[in-house]
Amino acid sequence: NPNAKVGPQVNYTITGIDSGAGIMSSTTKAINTYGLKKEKWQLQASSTAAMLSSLDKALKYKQPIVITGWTPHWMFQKYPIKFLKDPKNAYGKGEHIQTIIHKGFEKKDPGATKLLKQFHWNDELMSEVMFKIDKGENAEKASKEFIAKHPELVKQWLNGVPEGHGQPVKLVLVSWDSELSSSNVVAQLLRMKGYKPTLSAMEAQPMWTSLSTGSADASTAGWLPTTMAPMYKKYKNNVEIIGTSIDKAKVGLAVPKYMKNVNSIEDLKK
Ligand SMILES: C[SH](C)CC(=O)O
Repeated sequence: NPNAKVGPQVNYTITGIDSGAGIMSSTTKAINTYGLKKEKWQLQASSTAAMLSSLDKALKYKQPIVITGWTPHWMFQKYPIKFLKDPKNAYGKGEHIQTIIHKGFEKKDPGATKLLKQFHWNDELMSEVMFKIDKGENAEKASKEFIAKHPELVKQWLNGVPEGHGQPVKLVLVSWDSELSSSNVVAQLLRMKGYKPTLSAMEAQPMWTSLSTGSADASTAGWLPTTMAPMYKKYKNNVEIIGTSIDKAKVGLAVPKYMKNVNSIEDLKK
């Protein structure tokens, strides 16, 4: 019944992703900021895959659901869902995806750092890789195909980057499709210049810890200034933001479009 109260229809539950993700701390903040706590709204942690399969099922049976959503991601192309307005900016005014290195890395490897600084693209270009990954294609293969298709971009990205002579570059990421895309393209670009990149996928918290201790060199998974603010604040003395790979990203809550009366986070209280 589209006019009934939203809360009871979804058991006052927001379907989230892995508990360490920044979107989860932003959602906890939103539950407080919008007074949803009073009505016992809760955030269910699971994984990106589990959230997407719950979304898929809800849409199949035209059921109501509230999920943690973000772009760039293929969910907004694949599914008829919409972001809820966030008038109190609990999720920030608009995010970027930034490239982070361990504080000492630029000194150790200025060449690889120059490549990382020059890596910049947009939602549309990332989606060429992300959609193939969603269809089950190997991320490295999809990255090689992207690079073969965009020689002009590759020329910009590699402009002035010195040969790597087998220098190792330890990249870390969280396995969101956006980061699988950017990390594999960056790894391929590094290989083209003779560096030896490794990719380690992990939860958001250990990703930041490894960048701060130097057990990792770099990551293209810095969802900032709001989403990963708690982690950046904790480790900012040992890490450095050296660039932005995606200028326009968006993080928030999303619902199926058939939930016609739910267009703002405020509407969850109706
Ligand atoms: C899943 S992306 C919004 C990044 C994050 O939540 O930390």
